[in-house]
Amino acid sequence: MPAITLQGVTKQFGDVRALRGIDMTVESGEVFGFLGPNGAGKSTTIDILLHYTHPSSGSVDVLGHDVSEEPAAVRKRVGILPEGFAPFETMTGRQHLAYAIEATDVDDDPAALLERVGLADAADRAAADYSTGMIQRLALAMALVGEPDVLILDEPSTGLDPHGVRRMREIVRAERDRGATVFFSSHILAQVEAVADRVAILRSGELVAVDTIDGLRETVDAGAELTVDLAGDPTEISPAVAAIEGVSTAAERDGDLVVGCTADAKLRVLDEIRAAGGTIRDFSTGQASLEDLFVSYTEGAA
Ligand SMILES: Nc1ncnc2c1ncn2[C@@H]1O[C@H](COP(=O)(O)OP(=O)(O)OP(=O)(O)O)[C@@H](O)[C@H]1O
Repeated sequence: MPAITLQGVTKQFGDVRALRGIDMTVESGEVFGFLGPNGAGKSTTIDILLHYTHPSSGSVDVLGHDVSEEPAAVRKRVGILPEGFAPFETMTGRQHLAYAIEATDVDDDPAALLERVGLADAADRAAADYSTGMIQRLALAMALVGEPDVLILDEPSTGLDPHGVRRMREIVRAERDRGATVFFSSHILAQVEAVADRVAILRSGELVAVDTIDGLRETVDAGAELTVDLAGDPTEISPAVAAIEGVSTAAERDGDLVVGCTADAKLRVLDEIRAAGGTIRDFSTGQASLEDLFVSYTEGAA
């Protein structure tokens, strides 16, 4: 049984068509990354999944329950890390967990959950005084209460330091390994690339891709990333390289010229650099990153 199914979901806010007909299935037990530029409709989709807002049309099913008909049954089995979680003024981290545990009617140990997200030392401090990253860790601990079947994480890496980002990744993997489905939105593409089994890319309220990252690479044929160390200024040569057939991006990065291109365009790029008078000191090739793929799917989005 799929964990999440959206069929023909639209959402209209006045004149704004935030979602224009989303059909999407998230399988049980997968880690699913939900991507899109600002304003693409990610938060609107998540709000609809959680029954915080109604779709204008279409249907949403989570764990076999129609979200609009059985919202309570869905909430019971879903752990949520909302965007912009704000702690209660007067409660400590431990008290937040105790509250979430009671509300979910389970007997989890607050200390163990706080330890899991790296907040053990701050358990008895007022959560309103936590830093942004600590608040995000607390929100994650609350989402994990009761071993939910589905975790919905809206921008989970916001404010996290590199240790927090790594811990988040480990927790997502551990949750998947215990059998949970993880659906998360993110702008941190390296994070998505590291953990997601599949990704969906939303653009202006429409899904433009749903696939594994390797599948996306094949579809856009943006299989290669070429990094060229030039004797001169890379920006002098990048416009000529960008015009080569099969090249999707050509830009300076850390003094090198970095070119996103199809596998068969690599030699043409090197030839063109030499023909344009460039001196190649060294070069290396790698796979297109999720960032390259994201840009090629969403370029020109309003
Ligand atoms: N309550 C609302 N009233 C009017 N328009 C809204 C409302 N909520 C969202 N929108 C519009 O719907 C569109 C999608 O917004 P949404 O917040 O879902 O995007 P997002 O993909 O989550 O963006 P971001 O990455 O910036 O968080 C935007 O054009 C936004 O202005």
